Amino acid sequence: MHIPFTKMQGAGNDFVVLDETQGRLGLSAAQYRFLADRHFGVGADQILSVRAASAPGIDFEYAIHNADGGEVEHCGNGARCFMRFVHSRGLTAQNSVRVQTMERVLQLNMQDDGRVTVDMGLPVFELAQIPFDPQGLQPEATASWQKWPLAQLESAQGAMFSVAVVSMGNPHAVHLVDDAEATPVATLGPLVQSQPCFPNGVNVGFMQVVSRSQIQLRVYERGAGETLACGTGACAAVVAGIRLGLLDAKVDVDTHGGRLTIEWAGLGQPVRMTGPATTVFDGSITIPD
Ligand SMILES: N[C@H](CCC[C@H](N)C(=O)O)C(=O)O
Repeated sequence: MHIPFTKMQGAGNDFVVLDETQGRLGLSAAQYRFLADRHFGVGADQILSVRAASAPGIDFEYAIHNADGGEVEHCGNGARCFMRFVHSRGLTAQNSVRVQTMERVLQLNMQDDGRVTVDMGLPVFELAQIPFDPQGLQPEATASWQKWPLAQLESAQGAMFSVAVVSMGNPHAVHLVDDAEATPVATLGPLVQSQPCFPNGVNVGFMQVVSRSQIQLRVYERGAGETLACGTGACAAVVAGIRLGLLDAKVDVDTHGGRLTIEWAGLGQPVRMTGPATTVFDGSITIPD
């Protein structure tokens, strides 16, 4: 199969974008992995599919596959690139569109300065919806569930460390660190992901609070490893920081790939994310059957 694609990036989180508005390509998990492969394919953290709406009040469907080929519920940096794609391809004349992912509806808005703002929907704290299963914790850690979910996890060396758990449609665990750059993300990320309390896996954020309106963030993503930026991870980190009393309602999130701005007015309110979305190149590729 020979197909066209567009390579895009949002704060360095990079994507292969496929236009499936005229019909689905029917790709397998192995074919998504091929497209994401940085040696044998195009190379990307995720593959984004732009599809025609199948319900009234929705402009497009938005499908996301991680580099490991698995389909997931949300991708924030990808949502900004989605808006840039449909606008630059003439698939919409609007500066604002509503898209349906497998888990929620997002509102994407093109800004005059070229950035894109996304209404990312509500953060979810109900454990079963994250999902997070406290049965997978050490007994003494479960007691901590009396307050908002800071889970005590055990490191390989037996040390206990805590993560705040929250879903933005996809699962996140946020760990507070003193120095994001010095944090061994490549070892701690997989350690958290291996915990039995995350039955659907988890994206692991490492947040250094710089001030009440600025954080440094690194994310070891489910299905992709450490990425230069993670949009839903930035939202999860800011929501956790606000609920822990460490951050104000508007926060600049500095990542290795660039700056995202996250706003959250509190429980019952949606999270808003603003950031860049860039088209890198158009291409075509033959995908093995
Ligand atoms: N790895 C994530 C999907 C991509 C999220 C990230 N790239 C973003 O910008 O939100 C997951 O498995 O839930």
